[in-house]
Amino acid sequence: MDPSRQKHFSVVDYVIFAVLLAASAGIGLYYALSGGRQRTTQEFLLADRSMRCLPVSLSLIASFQSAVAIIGVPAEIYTHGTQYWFMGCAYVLGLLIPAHVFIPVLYRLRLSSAYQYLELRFSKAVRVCGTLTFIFQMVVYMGVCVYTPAFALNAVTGFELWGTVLVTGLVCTLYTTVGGLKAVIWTDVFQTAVMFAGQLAVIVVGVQRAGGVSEVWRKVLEGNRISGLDLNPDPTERHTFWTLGVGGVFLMLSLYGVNQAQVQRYLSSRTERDAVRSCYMVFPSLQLALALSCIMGLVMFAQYCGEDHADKLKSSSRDAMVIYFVMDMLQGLPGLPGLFVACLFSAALSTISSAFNSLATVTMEDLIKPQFPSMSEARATLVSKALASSYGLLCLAMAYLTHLMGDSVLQVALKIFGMVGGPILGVFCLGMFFPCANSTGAVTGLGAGLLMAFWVGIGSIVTRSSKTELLAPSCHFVLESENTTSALQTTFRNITSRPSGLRRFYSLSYMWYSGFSCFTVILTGLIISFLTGPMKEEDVTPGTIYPLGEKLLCFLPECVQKKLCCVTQPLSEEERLPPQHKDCNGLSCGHPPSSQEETEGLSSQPCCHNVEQETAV
Ligand SMILES: O=C(O)CCCC[C@@H]1SC[C@@H]2NC(=O)N[C@@H]21
Ligand code: NA
Repeated sequence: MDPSRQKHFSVVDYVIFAVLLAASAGIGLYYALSGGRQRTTQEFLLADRSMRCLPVSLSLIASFQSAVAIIGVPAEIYTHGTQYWFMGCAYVLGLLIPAHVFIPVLYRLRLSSAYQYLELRFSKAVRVCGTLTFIFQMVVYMGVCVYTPAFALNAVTGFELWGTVLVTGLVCTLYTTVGGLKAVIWTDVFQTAVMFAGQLAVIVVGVQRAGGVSEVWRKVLEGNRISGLDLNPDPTERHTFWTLGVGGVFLMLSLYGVNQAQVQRYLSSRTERDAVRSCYMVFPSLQLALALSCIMGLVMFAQYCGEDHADKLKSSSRDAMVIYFVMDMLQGLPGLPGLFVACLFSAALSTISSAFNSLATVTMEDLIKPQFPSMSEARATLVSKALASSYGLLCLAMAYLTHLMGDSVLQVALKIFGMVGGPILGVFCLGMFFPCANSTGAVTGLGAGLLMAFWVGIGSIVTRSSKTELLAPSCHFVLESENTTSALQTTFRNITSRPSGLRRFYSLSYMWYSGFSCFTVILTGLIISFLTGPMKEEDVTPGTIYPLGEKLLCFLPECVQKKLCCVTQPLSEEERLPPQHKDCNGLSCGHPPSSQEETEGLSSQPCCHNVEQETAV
């Protein structure tokens, strides 16, 4: 962008941005100097299991609502229309299943890391593989989250790119390292509020500038940006109701069901009921966040595609265009550009801090403590802090890698979740729903899932065969860089010549990566388990099975259920207690379950002797 056009910030904008960073650092320092002063891993990694559902629910949203969504979703709506909004349909099952399947199992096992479950259910090898896969996923994702706001701002406002990345990374590393999970959760609460405020400000000013709601609605209809319900069953169609509403459920389960960052928040809740309730509370806020970013895309469309503003954009990146739009709208309103920049960095910081903290947790709990069981509490906490800061530096390096990735940041992030989060989800489903699955099957399944996911993911990047619908005729961009034009031409060619065989496989919508890789893990895992001798039910650790059979077959008469080994005889008193499993990894297993938890106790027997599963909300 030539300097004359660059949008400049007024002093008050910089002040607002600085206040955001200072407030975040301040919250971190507060929790470093208060409470237990972060002296135990129980406090540093799990906030003493004392959190209530409001902060937990806001932190659950903030963890996976980064600048990628703030910038990427409006760019998506602007370019392709409102089809992406159907992702909201995936939030229903995407949050109900975690609330009633994953949380009850994981919470009652009193874990400190989600991957401890894999050792309890399978073996240490499965746990290590799951942990390493998670680390890979979050490190790459963190890179995208750090890079996105800095790159977008630099492209439009000349904001110093790497200086911003450095400052953001350091502030985030600081408060995460000194303040632990309590600081991360409370900064998430503050940052989520800033996120919503920033997006709302842009929408209010944008609608007013675009001539009011009716004017915006007219232009958006004229530019056919309101997508209807696309029920096309073709799995290579990038965004349809099926890819978003159904494929999106697997994406949500991989994030809100089994991702360590979210599981850690469930485990930090005071009671299981609080954890379930916080999962429910995520739903309205997530819908609001989705609506705000979609509406922002529509307002941006009304503002540019109606008039000839489009030719002013000299950038081929749709993501940078969102920042251009915001700076254009908020220009001349001192403080608002600063508010939006604060919103962008709040989104980034809240996600990166969650990633740091969860990475430090799993590295400590799943990789280090099992090797050094006699490590003292003080030393373990120190190592956890060192890990949080070293992951901070690694994330800056990953930001540079994102620089090379190209593509729209939203697509990059969703592909990462699909390719890596999907297989992890598959291993947990294999463990929870199939008592016969053994650890050989789990490891092989995970490998097969990752292999298939990377095959299709990399294949789609290499052959660029993933179809991308083009702009509606009413909106012609002057795309400067010739490589974009040639990409458009090749895409036109692809659309005309329908891909077949392997090319069709590569053009699978990236929204199916989660579901596809998850099923690959389960199928492979079951086949290998049967080939290598399925696990006997009595060998399965109590409390690690979710009696899917009973739940799905509960409509059958009791006698049939008995035949299908899903009898529901009441458990004796000692069976009702959640199992005090062997390896707490030195981490005290927390306070003994409260009487309330005992009443909710998940049966400690596998499917056949199960009793009330209902987690009363
Ligand atoms: O915002 C990001 O950092 C990643 C993109 C969104 C990730 C998924 S999409 C479904 C769910 N809704 C969100 O706001 N985030 C997650
Ligand atoms: Na965030």
